[in-house]
Amino acid sequence: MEKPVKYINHEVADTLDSTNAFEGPEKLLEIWFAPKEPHVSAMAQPRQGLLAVPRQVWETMLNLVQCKVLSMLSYEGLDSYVLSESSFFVYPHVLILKTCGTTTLLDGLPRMLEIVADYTRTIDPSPLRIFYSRRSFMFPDRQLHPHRSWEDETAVLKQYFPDGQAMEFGAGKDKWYMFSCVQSQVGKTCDNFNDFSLEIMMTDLDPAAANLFSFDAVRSLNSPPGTPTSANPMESSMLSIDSMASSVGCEPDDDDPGHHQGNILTKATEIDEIYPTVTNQAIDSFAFAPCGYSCNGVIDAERYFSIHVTPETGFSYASFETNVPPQRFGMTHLDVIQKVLSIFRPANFTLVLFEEGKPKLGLPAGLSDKYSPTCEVSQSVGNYKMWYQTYRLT
Ligand SMILES: C[S@@+](CC[C@H](N)C(=O)[O-])C[C@H]1O[C@@H](n2cnc3c(N)ncnc32)[C@H](O)[C@@H]1O
Repeated sequence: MEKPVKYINHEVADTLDSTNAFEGPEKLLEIWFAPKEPHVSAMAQPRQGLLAVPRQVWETMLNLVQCKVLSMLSYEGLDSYVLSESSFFVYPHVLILKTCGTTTLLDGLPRMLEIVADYTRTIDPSPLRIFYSRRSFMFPDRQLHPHRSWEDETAVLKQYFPDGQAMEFGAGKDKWYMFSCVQSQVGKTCDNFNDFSLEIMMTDLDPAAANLFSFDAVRSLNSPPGTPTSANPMESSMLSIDSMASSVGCEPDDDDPGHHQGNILTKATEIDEIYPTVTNQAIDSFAFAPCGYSCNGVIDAERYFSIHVTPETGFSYASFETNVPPQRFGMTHLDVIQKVLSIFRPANFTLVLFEEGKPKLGLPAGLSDKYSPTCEVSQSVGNYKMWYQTYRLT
């Protein structure tokens, strides 16, 4: 895989701190654009389309959302940003912005559309498909307008996408909301980039699993030689500290504590083993102080996964999201889901899977003996098939 160009924002990464209750569940916006000339592939032209927009310009949009870039991996066909509140992925024709906490993601939407119109020449600035989704908030009263209610969020989205449809799935704290607007005009294609996405939203993490995602737990890996290994919360994953500190698949230039500790966590928790058959991956990881973790993984320089962890007791939450088709690497959805569940051991989780075109896989039945399904819905969304399922520990 080509070596990514890596950027680290030390000014922000060195000074983050938060000790208050935190809203882990994210807002997720995905916008697809079509090439201006239907026969010209935006994907085929490196650094074209949305990749022509400089980082500093996207930062003007992220400022409105109230989050900052911590670091970035840049490839010919994909820019992957780890943010102070989750992740941002830029393809030549797709934007995927995921933000948590009290960020105001939808405040960034008009600027996003303005940037696309101003800075890109090869793509049509009117969106082809948009998806906005989130699960129910844990602390809804702390959200800022327009995220104080689903009705307010829908009203904003309708201003830009009057044909869009708002939907709600499940109930109670697992409730999941989605707004989508999918145009499928003949002649407008999004290149040969078959869309697929899997999200796992996990709550009530096993305390022992959650506790690993703290600065203190990582520091205990630095205990001097001779320290009894039983005192070490990650004893089963002991690697040499030097081998863990170098960033996974990237140049080892992560010299601020957040990135350094993040890289150690990625290896110690085996996040770098979620796709064990993948040989080309780079993982940009960050550990927050006093706790919390985020990473973006890039596979084969074109597909991503992202993990974000809020480990605090009482509102623990972890999310996993990917567009890596597992069958391409000899794996199944079940392999990936079970590997992720084994890292966090949540008491409850929600799966959302989207497949474009003729769905081949769907969600695995009978996930495991440990969990029972509490809600299952599947439906068509434009040219996609979507599955929503919730599970709880049996
Ligand atoms: C990793 S971030 C991203 C959260 C993510 N959406 C999730 O899935 O949980 C949140 C975690 O980092 C911690 N954190 C510490 N400082 C933070 C900061 N300045 N901004 C965001 N999160 C911070 C929070 O307390 C929380 O545990």
